[in-house]
Amino acid sequence: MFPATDAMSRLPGLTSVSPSLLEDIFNQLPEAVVVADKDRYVVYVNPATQRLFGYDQSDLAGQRTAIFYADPHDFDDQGERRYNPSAESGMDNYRMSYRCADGTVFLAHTCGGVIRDPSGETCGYIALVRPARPAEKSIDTLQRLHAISANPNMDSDARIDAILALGARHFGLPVAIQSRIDGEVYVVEHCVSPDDGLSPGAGFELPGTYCVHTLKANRPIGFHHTAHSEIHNHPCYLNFGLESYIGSPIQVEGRVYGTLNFSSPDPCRPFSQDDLIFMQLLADTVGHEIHERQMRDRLSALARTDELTGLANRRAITEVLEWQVAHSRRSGLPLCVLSLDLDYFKRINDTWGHAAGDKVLRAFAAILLGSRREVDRCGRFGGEEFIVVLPDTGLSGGRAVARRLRDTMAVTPLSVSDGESVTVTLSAGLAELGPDDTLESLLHRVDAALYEAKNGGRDRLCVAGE
Ligand SMILES: Nc1nc2c(ncn2[C@@H]2O[C@H](COP(=O)(O)OP(=O)(O)OP(=O)(O)O)[C@@H](O)[C@H]2O)c(=O)[nH]1
Repeated sequence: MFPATDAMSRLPGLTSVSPSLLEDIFNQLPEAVVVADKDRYVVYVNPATQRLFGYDQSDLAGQRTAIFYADPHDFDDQGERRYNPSAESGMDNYRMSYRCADGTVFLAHTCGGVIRDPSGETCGYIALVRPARPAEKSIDTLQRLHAISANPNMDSDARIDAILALGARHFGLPVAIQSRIDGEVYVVEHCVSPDDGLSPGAGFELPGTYCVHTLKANRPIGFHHTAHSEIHNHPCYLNFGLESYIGSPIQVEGRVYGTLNFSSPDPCRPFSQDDLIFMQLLADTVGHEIHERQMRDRLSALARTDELTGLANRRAITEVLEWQVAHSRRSGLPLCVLSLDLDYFKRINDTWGHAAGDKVLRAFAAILLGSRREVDRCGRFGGEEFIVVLPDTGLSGGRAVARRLRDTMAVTPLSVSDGESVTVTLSAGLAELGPDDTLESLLHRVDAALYEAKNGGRDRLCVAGE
């Protein structure tokens, strides 16, 4: 670290201006002035910088300007945009989040850019930093929040991740979590943590988290220095050493879904009423995103489910088959497909009515679901035709499944009206994926086997190619 005059003389581009005059100006300026060399090492800071960031000259000796940034990505990003020898513009105005020596983060207006010598060569960089007023900081964060919510290229999960990063930046607290509460268990759904020490899916006992207080209060709350608070014996402090925390319940459709919270192993400044209001706003926005995600998931499940039986519909079971065919090709494991069709089903409709036919279809779907392995997938292909996908299964396994189903059907009366039941027989076609099969040819062979079973008198299994 050098006095301004020395520092300036190290930057040949400034020799035409009296360095001592510059030093006088910089010493008087209320804005922080940081001068860096071409490699972004700090060569000069004025007294306002030392006051604003809380560093002594000696702390900054040999440091790159990265020391000032709240987010290391911003240092890299600014290097690409402005602080590089080929940067086009001279001085530029922008807003940036910075970190002080004590860890507190603040938003500031910055005017900075490249210093060039008379020949136009870059010899260093300069930045003037003025902290934004609290209201400006809130407006900046609100603008960013709006940009996230309105971004059509992000899905709900990407938006929640971006909101976590935004909140962590706003509060200056590096750990951000969106949790779901399952009874007494706190499950991490989304998180940001500096050392990647936390990942989605991690579970904790709710009483061991600060969020238990947030949920009890049912509103945003914060602790800025746990060691000096009445909860210094809290298991979360004892286990994780988190000194500061701000969190809020997340409501989805009027019910508590989980929590949004930000925390740090370092103490921070006391939280203001505005912080708590802002916390609520973030939690409400996340709640809205979770609701969106749930609606999207419900819609997609509906689009893939057969309404009558609850089984996968034709589209969904075809997707399963596509995936399983590709998987079987890669793994070399066998794959069988079983096609099932209720015999003389039309008679049930004709005799007891369509509603009775529906009942029989639902009862058969329940039998199918009850008799499959965890990995097998069943679907209704249409009408009274059903498909069972049997991964990792050859023809003998497929035969066994068909036999079991036909045996169950033979001894299971299905109710068609009050006091009346029928037993229904099954025709079945079975095919194993062959080396030359495509999905279409496999389905075609299963279909032909089923047709053969029907033509051969029903109540039987026919295997493709036999
Ligand atoms: N209740 C009900 N009936 C359906 C549904 N979908 C298709 N069907 C009826 O299923 C019957 C199928 O008749 P067919 O194709 O002649 O078959 P089948 O009577 O079972 O005769 P085989 O298959 O040759 O043994 C038709 O009467 C369709 O109207 C449904 O969702 N609910």
